[in-house]
Amino acid sequence: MQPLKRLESFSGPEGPVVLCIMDGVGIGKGDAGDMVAKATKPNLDWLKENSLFATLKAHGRAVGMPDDGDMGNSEVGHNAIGSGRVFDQGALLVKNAVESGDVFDGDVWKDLTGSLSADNSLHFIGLLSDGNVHSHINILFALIRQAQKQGIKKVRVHTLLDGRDVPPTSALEYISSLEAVLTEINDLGEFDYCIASGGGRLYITMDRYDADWPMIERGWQTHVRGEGRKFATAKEAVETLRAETPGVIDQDLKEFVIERDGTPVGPIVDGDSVILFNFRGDRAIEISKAFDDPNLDRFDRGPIPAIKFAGIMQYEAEQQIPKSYLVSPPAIDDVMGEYLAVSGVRQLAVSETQKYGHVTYFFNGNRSGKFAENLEDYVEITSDLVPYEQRPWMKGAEITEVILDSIEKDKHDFIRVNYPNGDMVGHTGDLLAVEISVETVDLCLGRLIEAIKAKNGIMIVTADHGNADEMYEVDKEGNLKLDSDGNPKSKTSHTLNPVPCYIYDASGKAGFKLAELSDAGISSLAATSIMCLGFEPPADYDPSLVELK
Ligand SMILES: O=C(O)[C@@H](CO)OP(=O)(O)O
Ligand SMILES: [Mn+2]
Ligand SMILES: [Mn+2]
Repeated sequence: MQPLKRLESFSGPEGPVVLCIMDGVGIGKGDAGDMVAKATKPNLDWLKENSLFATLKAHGRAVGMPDDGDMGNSEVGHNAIGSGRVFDQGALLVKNAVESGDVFDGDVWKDLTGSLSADNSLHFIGLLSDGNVHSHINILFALIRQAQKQGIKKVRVHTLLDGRDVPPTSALEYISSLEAVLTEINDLGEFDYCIASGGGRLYITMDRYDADWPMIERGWQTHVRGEGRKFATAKEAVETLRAETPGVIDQDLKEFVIERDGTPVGPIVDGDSVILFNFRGDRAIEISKAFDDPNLDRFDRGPIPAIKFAGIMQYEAEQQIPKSYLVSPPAIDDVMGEYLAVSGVRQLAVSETQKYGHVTYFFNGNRSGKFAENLEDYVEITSDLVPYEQRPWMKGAEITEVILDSIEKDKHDFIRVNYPNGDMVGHTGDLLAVEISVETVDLCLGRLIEAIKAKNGIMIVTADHGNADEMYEVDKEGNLKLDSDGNPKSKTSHTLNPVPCYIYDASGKAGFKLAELSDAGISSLAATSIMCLGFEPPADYDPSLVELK
């Protein structure tokens, strides 16, 4: 890779360029559920008056999702921001591979299904919804139907309940569609297909960034050992757990194990095969390691069954997690961080645990390491392990102080930061907490603006997708959906809304104006950041939002 060329008329600001990603802070409709509009945010208001302002697409095809009905998410969002281009993402690659049948012609599928004895099971573990962020239920159905076609006698499904990419208490809808498929197959007479275990995605199995390994341990005990609270059906489990904890949402439901005649129906045992059908990496890496890494010492796995394990996708290429996979991930190359590293730009990436991998691993095209040890600092502030509606400020102040220190001491030329608040609190569905989360981010931005002013830097403030901007479910006409008591239904998922982009040049010396782009997406943020640093963007990057006057 060649270093970037300098722009002729602008060689970068005196101070640093700071790219602030306000996770989950989109532009809503200003309605009752728009907590971004509702929040008191003097600093974002000030930026609106004093910056170049653009509105960016952050969902659907603009971030490599199958279609424009798909909301954005952090993986595809940070991939697009960091790589400056749009790659077809896991959701689409897996859909295509399954629909074309390519996935079933591959060696891995053949190996996992071909070697099963009649007593052994094919297990599927994954997020049971059509959210299309980590998984899609239709993919699970296609895998199950193919297993049946191949005459596999026993299938066991380990269902992670969502409520985070889909409505908060929708689990039974997905369970009943799955049960319908399983019953249809069992009715043929020679098959034994059933749900074996499950639990909320925020309680078992789907931890990320090493935040909470006990979640993985609980998932392991539930899926592999069949240890956990026993029920006759998944429906009974969900109904009982909900009745015991009024107000609980699906992502937080405790574990359950399905039993028949007093015995768990589907522990994972020697000779079985296991497929993790989530395509997104962050929350699939730890459980993959539990199956795949003989040296893992994060918890005591007990005797490890001799099984074949594969992910539907490879989640981390360099470390080969997992070793076997069904579909190759998008090949995201030549990302901005690498260009800046070869161009001698000193970089800082900072966030707290929950989003640390977003500004490093996702931002660098799903790679965990640095490009240049001597030029890059990656800082992780440890997240609190609490329900975030109880602490909507999260680690905003601590993150901000890392950046202020860098700016003050002139440590870095390019700083990228993710403020998780709008998103992590948005997923709880607690409106007051969400409002406070947005206000927290605004407060932090206020401190950054002062530092940027003092050093004549440039600040780009944007988001990876919406969340806090739409906290009530709306129908296609934009009317609020109401529950049986006539109250608006809370919404915990991301949104289809665009996101803002404020470009604030403290000294005004860059001499930028907005480029005339129609339909720009967040993939334009890489070229924009590169120009703000005084370089020409790579020719194949999506166009910069600014041009020289
Ligand atoms: O929490 C997550 O895993 C997703 C939602 O499924 O959110 P984000 O894409 O913002 O990380
Ligand atoms: Mn996000
Ligand atoms: Mn999110």
